[in-house]
Amino acid sequence: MYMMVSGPEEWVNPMAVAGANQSTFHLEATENPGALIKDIWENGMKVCFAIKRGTTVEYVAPWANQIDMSLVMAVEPGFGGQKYMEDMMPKVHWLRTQFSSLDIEIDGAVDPDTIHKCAEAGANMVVSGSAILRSEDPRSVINLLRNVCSEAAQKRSLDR
Ligand SMILES: O=C(CO)[C@@H](O)[C@H](O)COP(=O)(O)O
Repeated sequence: MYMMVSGPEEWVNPMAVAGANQSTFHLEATENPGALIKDIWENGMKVCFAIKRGTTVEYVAPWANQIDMSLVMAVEPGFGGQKYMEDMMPKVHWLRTQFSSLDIEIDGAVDPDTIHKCAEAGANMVVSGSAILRSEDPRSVINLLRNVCSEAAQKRSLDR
């Protein structure tokens, strides 16, 4: 569950009770990331920290070895159909070079035209809304996005 909320602490247990197996919260929204991580773990869920455009990616570093995934927003949180922010890709690349086994997700304007940039930067997971929902062949879009990410991940593992 990706929760774009302030005060994420109050949502951890309700998400677990509702059946979520992973909690994604914005790092900017908590005063105590360490306590939030512990609470999510104690509720039996994986942990993902999301960062917005204005947050430096180094802010994730102290927690990166304690979380399961980091989400780099390629749009401002809020709604679909926004313009892709290519200048967020260096954040993804930095995370991939520093934390090779971390799941790194990109959310925002991911489509057949932007997926290669996302994958080359180091993302192994993506969120896509408009590109799929507006397509006459959603399955082919999903397969393309998945295949591009998988091929990039395989190339990275061969290059190590
Ligand atoms: O809603 C958000 C941003 O907060 C994301 O889920 C994406 O914006 C999905 O929509 P597209 O950008 O792929 O249209």
